[in-house]
Amino acid sequence: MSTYTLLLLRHGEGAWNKENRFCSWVDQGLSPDGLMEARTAGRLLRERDLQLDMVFTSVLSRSVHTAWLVLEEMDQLWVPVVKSWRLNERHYGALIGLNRAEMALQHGEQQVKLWRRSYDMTPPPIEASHPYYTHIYNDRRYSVCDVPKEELPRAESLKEVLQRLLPFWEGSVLPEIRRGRTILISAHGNSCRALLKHLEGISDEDIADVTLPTGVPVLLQLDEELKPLKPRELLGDQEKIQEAIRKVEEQGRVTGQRSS
Ligand SMILES: O=C(O)[C@@H](CO)OP(=O)(O)O
Repeated sequence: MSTYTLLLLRHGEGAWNKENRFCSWVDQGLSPDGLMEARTAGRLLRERDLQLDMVFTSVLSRSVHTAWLVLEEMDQLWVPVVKSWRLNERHYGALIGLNRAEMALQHGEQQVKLWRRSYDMTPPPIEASHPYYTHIYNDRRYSVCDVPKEELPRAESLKEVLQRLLPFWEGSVLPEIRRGRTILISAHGNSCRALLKHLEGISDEDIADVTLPTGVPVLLQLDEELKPLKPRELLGDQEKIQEAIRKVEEQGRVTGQRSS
C-alpha cells in the first residue's frame, strides 16, 4: 500500500505576532525570531532526510519567505513553488490590525475566543474606510487571482477558509500527492487548521482546540484514501512546542501573551 507524506507549516513569527495584532491579509514580513524559526524548520526536515518534490505557499510574503528559508536549509532551493491566495491566512475582516488583548478587554475573552477559534463565526467585514483596506485590495497580487478582486473575501470564518481552500487543494495539490510527490504547504495558522480539519475529520467543536505554533513542521502520513495513517507529528522539541501553543492560545486573554 502506498503512503503519502505531507508537511504543513505555519510561517515563522511575523512582526505582528509579537505585537499581538490580528495580521491576516496584511503583508507583514518575518521577525528576526521568525527568520530563525523558518531556518530551524528547514534543518529539522533535512535531519529527517526528507526530499521535497513541490511546495505550495500563500501569496503573503511571510509564508513565501518561510518556504524559501526552509528550502535553502534543506539545500533544495530548486524545488518548484506554487503560490495561491487560497492558502492565505483567514481574512479577519474589521479585526485586522487590532490588538487581541485590547479586543478581549473591550468585548470579553469569550468573544475573542469565538472570533479566533470557532468554526463558523465570521467576524465583521472589512469596510473601505478600514486603515488596511487599500493596502490589501489595491495590491497587485490580488489582480492576478483566479477570481475577480470584487469576489475576494471581506471577512471569513474558518469554515469559509476551508471552502475557498478546497478547490485549490483538490485541483492543484491532491493530483501531486497522488503522483507520490512529497509536498510542503507553507501557509498560516488558520489555513493549516482548516486543512487539518478536512484531512483528519476533526469535528466543528474540536477544531477550536487545535492550535499551531509558528515555524513548527507538521508531518502527516496519509494512506491511499488520503486518510491519516497515524497521528500528526509536530517536529521539534516537544516541551518548547507545548509552551509555544500555550502562548498562542493566551494571545486572546486580557493580559495578551506574545507568541514567542
Ligand atoms: O493574526 C492572524 O491572522 C492569525 C494568525 O496569526 O491570528 P489568530 O491566531 O488569532 O487566528
